[in-house]
Amino acid sequence: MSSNKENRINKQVEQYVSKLKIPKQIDLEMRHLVKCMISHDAFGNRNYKWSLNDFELGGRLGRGKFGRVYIAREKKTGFVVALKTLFKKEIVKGRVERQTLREIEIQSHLKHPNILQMLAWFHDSHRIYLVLEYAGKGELYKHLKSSEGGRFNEYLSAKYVYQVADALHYCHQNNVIHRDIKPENLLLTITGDVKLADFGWSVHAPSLNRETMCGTLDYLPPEMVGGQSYKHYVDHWCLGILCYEFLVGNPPFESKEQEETYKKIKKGYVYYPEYISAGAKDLISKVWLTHPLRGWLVYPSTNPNPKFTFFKCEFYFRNMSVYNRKSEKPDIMLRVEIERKIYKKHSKSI
Ligand SMILES: Nc1ncnc2c1ncn2[C@@H]1O[C@H](COP(=O)(O)OP(=O)(O)OP(=O)(O)O)[C@@H](O)[C@H]1O
Repeated sequence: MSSNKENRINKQVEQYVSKLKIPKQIDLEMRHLVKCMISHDAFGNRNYKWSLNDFELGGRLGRGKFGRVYIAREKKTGFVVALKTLFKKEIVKGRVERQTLREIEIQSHLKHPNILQMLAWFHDSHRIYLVLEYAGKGELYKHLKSSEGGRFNEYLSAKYVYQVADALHYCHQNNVIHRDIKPENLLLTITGDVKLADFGWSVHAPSLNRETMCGTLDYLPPEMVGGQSYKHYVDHWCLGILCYEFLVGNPPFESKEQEETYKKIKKGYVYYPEYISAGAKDLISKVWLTHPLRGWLVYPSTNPNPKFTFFKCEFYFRNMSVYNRKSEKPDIMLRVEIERKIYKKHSKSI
């Protein structure tokens, strides 16, 4: 490498590193990694053609419907990633071509600390390869099932719900609705932080109301069950279900028969076990409160002076509902307002 190029790279490394808060113990390693990254031909080059030759493949992390996921290392930088391979034949057979393209398109554009980042993607004649951020502790669902009583304590639930809410807030600001929030679609990093994954059902919907029924039975919101159109509020509904499942161990409307689940969702009856604290009930009901069809489902706020383990979430949701109200009025309110205006105008002209 010429000394000019070397100097330029060293300068870039300093600039890059100065923005990060790197613990002293790993300072040298991080500088080395950043230097390798900056020297890589793909750095700042969107047209770089990634291929399987760029990666060393390790063990299998898991298996999905259409392919497998491996731990892998990018050869030049040593950067560890998860490489998801999808078989083209299987995708065509399962008629999910559009869904797969959408997943790639949406996930590769989202950048948020609690969203699993798609770093790159490429394909060969048989397979599509997704280069994903590695989430060292795997599926959150497994942790839920193996924890005491099959549920999380309030502290952990609050932390996870807050992180998912933050990721969803970012998605909604970017007009993306996830539509399949559940513990199986959340991964955990080595530091125990949530990464929202699996954007297979997600949609980029700048203004349209949506009608496709999708997601997972126990998490379906009432407007989907009723075949009505819906908006990003469906993710809020699922967040309420998620919070309940974290605390109780299973979703609130779960039943043996599908029809029974539908009925329960439509009725909106929720049973809270005794060990659920008033603060937690309050929070779950507030999540539902931001869901326009479910104002009446609100559990009465029993806690006049709440001591919040859920404080962060609570604060977050307060902001979230303000955001909703500012940016978008629920349809019914809008209609009432329009009708009032029409009536006023009409009565003047009489
Ligand atoms: N980025 C990742 N980091 C660590 N493990 C992962 C990562 N992505 C996937 N895995 C593991 O691989 C498994 C399979 O993941 P994949 O996304 O292919 O399938 P899935 O979402 O479980 O199923 P489906 O095919 O229905 O989407 C996951 O359950 C998880 O354990």
